[in-house]
Amino acid sequence: MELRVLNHGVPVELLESLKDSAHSFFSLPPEKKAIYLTGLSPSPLIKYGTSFVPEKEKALEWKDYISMVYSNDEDALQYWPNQCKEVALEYLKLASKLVKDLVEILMDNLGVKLDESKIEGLLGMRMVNMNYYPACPNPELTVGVGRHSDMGAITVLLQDGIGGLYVKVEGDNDDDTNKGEWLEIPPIHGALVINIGDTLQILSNGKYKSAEHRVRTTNTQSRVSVPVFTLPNPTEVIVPLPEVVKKDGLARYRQVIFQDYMKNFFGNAHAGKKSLDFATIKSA
Ligand SMILES: O=C(O)CCC(=O)C(=O)O
Ligand SMILES: [Fe+2]
Repeated sequence: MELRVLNHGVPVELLESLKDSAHSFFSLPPEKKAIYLTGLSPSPLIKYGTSFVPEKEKALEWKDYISMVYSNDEDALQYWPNQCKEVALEYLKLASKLVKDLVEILMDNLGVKLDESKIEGLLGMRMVNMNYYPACPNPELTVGVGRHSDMGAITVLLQDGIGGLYVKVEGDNDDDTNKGEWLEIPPIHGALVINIGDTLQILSNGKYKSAEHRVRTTNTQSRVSVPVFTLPNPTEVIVPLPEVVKKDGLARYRQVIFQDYMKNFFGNAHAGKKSLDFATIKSA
C-alpha cells in the first residue's frame, strides 16, 4: 500500500531545505563524507555508504546514502552531519507524528486499539536517510534501488522533482486489471509519499500490504530523496494481531523478533517482497 499525502503537517519550506541540504552533503569532497563510513563513523548511529548490501549484490545500486538513527536530540545535533542535522531532526519529528496518526487510523480500521507502550514498541526505532542518485550515463543498464518493500511500520518519503519512483500494483484479486504493473509515482510539489512496510503487513495478517517499490536512474540530473523510516524496537515481538487472526480464522505469519527480521532483511540483496518469506507461514 502506498499513498501520497499533501496535508501532512510538514511545512513545504522544510521539504525544500531538506533537498538542498541533501545536495550540500553529497557534494562534499569524498574525504569529508568518508568520515561517516562504517568503521570510521563517529557514532554507530550514522552511516554513509553506497548501494544496499554490496557484499551480496551481483550489481551495485546506483546510489549513495547517509543514514541517521535517532537516539536523542543531543546526539543528533552532535553527530549528524552539519549540512543537514537541524532540518533532518525537525523532519524526523514531524514525520513521526504523522506516522503515529496514520497508525492510529489504520488500527482503528481493523477494529484494534493499541496502547501507548505497544505503539512506542512498534515505532520506537526511527531514522532519516538521505539518498543520492548521481546522473547515470547508461540508465538502462542500472537501477537506482532494486525492487523491495521497506521492513518497518511506515516510511514517509520525500522525493525531489526528478521522478523515477515506481510502485507495484498489488491488487487483491487476480482479475484486477493492472495487478502486477509498475506505476510511476510522479513527484508532486509539497507532497510526501507514505509506504506501508512489512511490519504492518505481518501485524494486520496481510490486510495491509507492504508497498513494493523501486527507483530508476536517469542520465540528465542527479536525484535526491529523504525517507523517514519508523521501525519496531529490535526486541519487539512482531506477530499478527489476535483480533484480526480471530476474524480471519488463521494466522498467515509466525511470530518474529524484529531484530531477527532485520538481520535477515540486511542479509540479502533487494529481491521484491521475498523479505516477508522470513515470517510467512506456508500453507500446505
Ligand atoms: O528514492 C526513493 O524514492 C526511494 C528510496 C527507497 O525506497 C528507500 O530508501 O528505501
Ligand atoms: Fe524503500
